[in-house]
Amino acid sequence: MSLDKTYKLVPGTTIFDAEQSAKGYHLNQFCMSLMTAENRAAYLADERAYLDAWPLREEQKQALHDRDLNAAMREGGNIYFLAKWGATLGFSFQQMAGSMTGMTEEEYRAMMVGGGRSVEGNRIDHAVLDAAYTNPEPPAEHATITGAVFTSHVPAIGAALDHGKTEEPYWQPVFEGYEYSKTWERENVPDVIFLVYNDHASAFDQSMIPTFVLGTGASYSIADEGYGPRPVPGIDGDPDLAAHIAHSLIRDDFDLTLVNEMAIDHGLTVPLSLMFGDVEKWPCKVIPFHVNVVQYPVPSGARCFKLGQALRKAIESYDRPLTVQVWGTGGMSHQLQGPRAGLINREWDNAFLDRLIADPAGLAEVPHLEYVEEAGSEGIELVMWLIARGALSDVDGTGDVEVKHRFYHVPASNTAVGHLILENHPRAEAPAEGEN
Ligand SMILES: O=C(O)c1ccc(O)c(O)c1
Repeated sequence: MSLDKTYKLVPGTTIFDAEQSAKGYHLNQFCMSLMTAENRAAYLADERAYLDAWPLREEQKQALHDRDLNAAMREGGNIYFLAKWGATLGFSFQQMAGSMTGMTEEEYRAMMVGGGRSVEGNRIDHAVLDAAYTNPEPPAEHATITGAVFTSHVPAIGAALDHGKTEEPYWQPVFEGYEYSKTWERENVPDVIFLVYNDHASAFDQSMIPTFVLGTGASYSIADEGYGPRPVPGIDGDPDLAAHIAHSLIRDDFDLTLVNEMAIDHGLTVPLSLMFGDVEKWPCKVIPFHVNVVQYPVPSGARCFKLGQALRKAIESYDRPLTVQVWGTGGMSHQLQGPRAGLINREWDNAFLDRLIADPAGLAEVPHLEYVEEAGSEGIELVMWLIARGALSDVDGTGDVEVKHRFYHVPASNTAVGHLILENHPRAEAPAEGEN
């Protein structure tokens, strides 16, 4: 067992982590469906028929049929979700909790009235815990970050691709800037892309403004941003690597929102199209990572840069020999609103690219106000590039980066297009320090 899942040693206890969440996803979502009187009535009228409409495993259906909450928990159920099911059947929380202990309802109630279960005799076996701490097994093999791609993600670029306009004089210079990139990407297809982007009021509306969202799902649909969904393939995620990253980043104090289902907008699909062209299926898995840069307060460049550093530790402690690219998208200078719309600042953008290559730690100290003043209100998207940059191994001196390609062009719609490819060359066997 990996050192950081020592919670599994607590006796008689199931911790609801990303692993359990993935296992119990449909079971828990079924429970959520019981939050309307109409659905509860339908379930009670014919439990089996109702359950059969959900993609549940037979073990999960059996657990519900048997009213066996321990089995339901083993199958990934979480008590707060299962409580909706229990309430539908008329159980109180006390009845539900007691039913898992092997006691009768009366015995359990009496135990609670008597002061509750004692922690004595219910602690971890410390011999096992100590052994786990003294013999942490470093992974024999681990994932490696092979490079970072930085690019603008203008929706009009997607529209130009989708409508066959790439050879038009307006667009040709933009796409020419990605010719080398497509070849490089074809020759360096990773197993997984960790793609940092911002949702543009497509998956998240004003009902929820999460700062950092990690996509932990198996697949993602393409958002309809008002013109119909882009005609590009859906995205396959990597729930296992994403769960590992979630675990590592949250342990490192980055409070993420984990999202299993969301529609993906141009922020993610346009970079994929630019790098892979028109394909039937994306050639690798993609873990989407959304950063709120729409409603202030938005995270600082410094926070994003630190997140990138923690991300490298997370990826390199994953015990499979995967190759991973980290992409930072958005920007460069643009302002889409108000009398200052159309603002472009070539000097600032190019200085940003220079510093991103040679002085990322210094660049990370640039305050928001400078992004907005110099690069326009939507230029703030550039803070996301610092996540990808922080994940490269020169940052802590354990490797080097190599500039493979740099491109800058004005305009694409209202925006300056910037693009950079950095290859990551970690020195042999020097993964970021991590104990995950
Ligand atoms: O320039 C534009 O048209 C444009 C529109 C929407 C965006 O999110 C963007 O980055 C650019």
